[in-house]
Amino acid sequence: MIVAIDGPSGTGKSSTSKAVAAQLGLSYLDTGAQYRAITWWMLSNGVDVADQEAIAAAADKPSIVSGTDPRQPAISADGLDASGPIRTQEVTAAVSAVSAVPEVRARITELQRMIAAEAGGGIVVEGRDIGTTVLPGADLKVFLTASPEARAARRSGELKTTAGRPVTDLAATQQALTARDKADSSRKTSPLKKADDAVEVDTTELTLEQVIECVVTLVEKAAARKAEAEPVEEAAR
Ligand SMILES: Nc1ncnc2c1ncn2[C@@H]1O[C@H](COP(=O)(O)OP(=O)(O)O)[C@@H](O)[C@H]1O
Ligand SMILES: Nc1ccn([C@@H]2O[C@H](COP(=O)(O)OP(=O)(O)O)[C@@H](O)[C@H]2O)c(=O)n1
Repeated sequence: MIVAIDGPSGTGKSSTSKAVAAQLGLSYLDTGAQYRAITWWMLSNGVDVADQEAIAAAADKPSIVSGTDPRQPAISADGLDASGPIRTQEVTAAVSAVSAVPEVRARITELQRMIAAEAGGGIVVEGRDIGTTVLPGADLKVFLTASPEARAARRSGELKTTAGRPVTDLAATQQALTARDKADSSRKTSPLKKADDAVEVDTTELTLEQVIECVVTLVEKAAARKAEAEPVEEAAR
């Protein structure tokens, strides 16, 4: 069972994907964390992230390793734990430029397909281009959306909780989100886009629990469809 969950920032992809995977006993992959980890590695290793050629030349250098346990997501770059540093504003500000470079996308996409192929019991993979490019044959594709106001309020609430005090105002958070959405949706290689066969869920007025319940139901229905289809395929052989 392969589940692809895509959508812009703050729509609830990570929280929903982790909870759905944990509830259904599936593996979990945060592809945004991989793009953030390669960005962090470049920033830490003197690669000029304003220079596309420099990014392309360095794309193959770091070893990026992702854990796939939804209860303990892990990410490292060259053996160093990247889970803290990838959430800094410095990385957030640079990640769209790094992830737009085709050599970076080719490298990370190959890694994602390997991880999905190795996840025996099934996997929930979340990102921007999973349903369209990375795993177009996924058994279920979900595209999460929410109003820019709701997304900014969620992100801003998160920043305050993490630091214990407000680090950015709501308007600045919304502006940064909108800029990242624009960059991610307009890049040439594999832009953020709903797959034609994805189920769109607008989470603006839903609680996180309601979104999780909705996606669990969608996964169960997709699993039932798959189970029904497989004996027919077997018989046809
Ligand atoms: N439906 C929802 N209602 C309210 N808050 C939510 C909802 N979904 C997610 N959140 C909160 O919003 C923040 C961003 O969610 P996250 O799952 O990280 O989104 P994404 O991965 O799409 O960027 C988190 O703090 C999360 O708890
Ligand atoms: N499949 C993916 C996932 C993330 N990304 C890039 O990585 C960035 C960070 O992704 P993320 O999922 O951690 O972002 P948030 O939604 O958590 O803010 C995005 O803004 C994209 O630029 C991508 O290009 N393709």
